Amino acid sequence: MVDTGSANRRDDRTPVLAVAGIGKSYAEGKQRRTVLADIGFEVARGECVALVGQSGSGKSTLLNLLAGIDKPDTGDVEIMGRSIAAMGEPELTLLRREHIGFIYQFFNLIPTLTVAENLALPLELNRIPSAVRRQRIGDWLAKVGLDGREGAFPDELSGGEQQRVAIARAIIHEPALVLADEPTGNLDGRTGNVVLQLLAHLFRDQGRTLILVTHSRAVSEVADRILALDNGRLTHDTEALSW
Ligand SMILES: Nc1ncnc2c1ncn2[C@@H]1O[C@H](COP(=O)(O)OP(=O)(O)OP(=O)(O)O)[C@@H](O)[C@H]1O
Repeated sequence: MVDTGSANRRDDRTPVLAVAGIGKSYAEGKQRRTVLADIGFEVARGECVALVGQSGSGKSTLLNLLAGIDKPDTGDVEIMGRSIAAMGEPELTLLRREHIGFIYQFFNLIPTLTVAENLALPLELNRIPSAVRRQRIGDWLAKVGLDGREGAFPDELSGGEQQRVAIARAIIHEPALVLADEPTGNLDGRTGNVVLQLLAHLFRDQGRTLILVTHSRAVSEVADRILALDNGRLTHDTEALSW
């Protein structure tokens, strides 16, 4: 029996995310190549953190470890005070479903489902009653400026509109943590900016916790805090104002 109630019993000071001593390497020929070394940081409730670094510095690898999609060779990740190192796949799946939302560069909406059906998915998976579901979907469509588009299919929407649906889908079940991988990377500058402002506004408004991987200076500027990776090591952990 999985203890899903333990996260609710933690107090508000428990970091949403705590990372300690993470290392990851991959086999390369007969040797191993270190991709992440001794990464440690904590993220408090309501923080918006940008994870920046050159191509190949380890950002996506780290994001996958934070989501429990991949396991580190050393160290541990705690989400809401619960260590994921010891979790089996069923427990991890449940933790991800309840407590983590994802926003991807290429939106990843389900093409055969309407906007409303895409938004219903995380609610159904988390067994939110259908009356609450309808209300939430309506509220979130309004929040992302897509009132009246609930019956549209993803390919009937622009890229910016698809990403707005994807943002709503990542937050609609009220997860503790949202992980975003290059959320504006596939949008033109102007559209990217609109999506970015919306993202920043929604997270501030809701006091939710966001970690976003980005190459973009504009994206990192909406963050409260910047974590910089260089060649698999954390080189800066600074408040955004001093970045
Ligand atoms: N499954 C894997 N097997 C072997 N090497 C890998 C694997 N996944 C990632 N790497 C290597 O780890 C390093 C870091 O990759 P990662 O994708 O995390 O970088 P990144 O900072 O996200 O880069 P980008 O900004 O280009 O997406 C790269 O050198 C990559 O080749």
